Amino acid sequence: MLAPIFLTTALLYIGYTCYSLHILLCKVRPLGIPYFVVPFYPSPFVRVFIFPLMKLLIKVSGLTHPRFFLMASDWQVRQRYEIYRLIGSDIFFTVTPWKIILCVADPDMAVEVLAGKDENGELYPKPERVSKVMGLFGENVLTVEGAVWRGHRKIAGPVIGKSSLSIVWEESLTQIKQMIQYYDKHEATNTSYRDFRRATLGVIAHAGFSKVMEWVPLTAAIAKEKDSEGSYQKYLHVLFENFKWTTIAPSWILEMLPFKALREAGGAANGFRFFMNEWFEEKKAKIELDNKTALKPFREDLMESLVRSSGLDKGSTLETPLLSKSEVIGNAFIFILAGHETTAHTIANAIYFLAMYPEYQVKLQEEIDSILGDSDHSLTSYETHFDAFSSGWIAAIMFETLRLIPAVIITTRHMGPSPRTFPRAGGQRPITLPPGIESMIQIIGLAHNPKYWTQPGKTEAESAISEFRPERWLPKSGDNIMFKPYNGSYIPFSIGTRGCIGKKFAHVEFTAIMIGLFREMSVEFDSCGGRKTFEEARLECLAQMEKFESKITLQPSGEMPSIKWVRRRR
Ligand code: HEM
Repeated sequence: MLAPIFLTTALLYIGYTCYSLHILLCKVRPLGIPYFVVPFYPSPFVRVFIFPLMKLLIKVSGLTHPRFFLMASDWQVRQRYEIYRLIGSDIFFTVTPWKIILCVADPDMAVEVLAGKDENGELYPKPERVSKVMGLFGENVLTVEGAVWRGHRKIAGPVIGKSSLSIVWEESLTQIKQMIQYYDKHEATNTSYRDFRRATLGVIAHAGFSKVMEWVPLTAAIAKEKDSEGSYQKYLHVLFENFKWTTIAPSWILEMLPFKALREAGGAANGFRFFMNEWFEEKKAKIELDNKTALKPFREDLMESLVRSSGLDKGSTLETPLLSKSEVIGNAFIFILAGHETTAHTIANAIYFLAMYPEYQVKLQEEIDSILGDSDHSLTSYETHFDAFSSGWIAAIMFETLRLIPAVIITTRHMGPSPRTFPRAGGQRPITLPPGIESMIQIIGLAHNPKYWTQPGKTEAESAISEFRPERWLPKSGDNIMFKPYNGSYIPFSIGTRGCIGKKFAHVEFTAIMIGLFREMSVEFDSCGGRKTFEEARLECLAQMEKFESKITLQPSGEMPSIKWVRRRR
């Protein structure tokens, strides 16, 4: 009895899917743009269950046609610009039975999609699936749109963009000092990604939430908290390591399932929510005390700004609350997440590049020494020193690291209910896109597009687009203006008013951390007691970088070669 019902339902579903695909293909074909039919839409479920399976299948069967690798996650990392070169176009469609997705490595089009306006005069919104995943603890600046988004941005912008930068600098140096004390006693490490996550977590915790966290290795931090009711560090770690599970079901369901990883992810999400509630109440009590005593805070941090905007504190003069409590917690989460993983992984990537290319490490150390002279780097400040480092080797190393391995490899926008016309670079005819499609801007593909990265007077090969060459960013002799790539071809922080709110925060943090590390130390590959040559370690490192995966941000999927921190001889 059940079998015929099942069969009929399956046939109806397949029929509907084929019909839907046919309709979408009819929209795409007349546009004359290359397209690939892909059977899956990258929903959270497909990303978690289907893509890894496809990846394995493609690897085992050795399939090489683009149609196949477009079915696996993170094809952008492996392909960079190659697929565009293959099809001879900087844009192409992937047509799924549910949606048409336009992959864009054309800078003019990228700019228009990210910074242009739709028929209502608003920025193009992010697709719903992005909001669902990132709104785990409540709506926030990353998930909302239109006037609501402008409101969130107005609240967080000033505290993240300007008033926290001195603390970012100081706390970065403090974290690195503590980290060096640890590295001094340890031979080799392959925990850099975790170690820098701990350091940048300390920075955002202090700058955004006025919480001071001493740097200790993550394992020690977690072990220390084992017997108490748990620390937010432990919850954060488990949550971020298992984040994908939280995208497929609410945490209370995950906690009931018979799989350890899922239960842990659910538990960590609940534990983190508990801490955020506690931080909310703590800050509310502080504001209420300040309201009573009419004390002006020495510095309003992000959490204070968010809680004040909720108007939930007694004595608040807000007529209409700007945020709900859930939005306060949603924003606290997104700033902790976006505010530490991205920068930590960029720093760790840069460290590996510097281990692979020691000649740039020397340049960077010479720059630090020449700017600081004999003065103690721990006495520097954002106000006195950031500008001096913002157009030299440290900046060039950050830009080049983000070009080769952007923390965020794509960003997607929904194109709305009416057809829209978009420009294309290189004098190509503009294209009118049908309603309802998604544009997936290929941050990593754009940063490898040879039309914009081949240097004047050099061939594409000489420009070494896939290689780490930070000097391409340095100012020409005589000025201190860094190289400005073609607009839209380099967008690791996205662009326009919806670009990264923490761009300056990250730049300041990266700079202070590099100064703290390389003023005193040098990094090198661990030779494993003479068993591994430099060349072997370098090739291992490059091979691992080819296999990076987007978990929340782009990061290693396997083990990176060990590195050693050694005291500089000066
Ligand atoms: C190297 C470091 C960083 C990189 C590469 C980076 C990259 C990005 C990118 C590409 C976006 C746009 C996402 C999209 O449109 O889909 C973004 C947005 C955002 N970033 Fe960053 N980010 C970094 C550091 C930070 C830091 C330090 C913070 C906070 C302190 C931060 C907070 C945010 C927030 C809240 C948004 C959402 C903004 C909005 O939608 O209005 N990011 N970031």
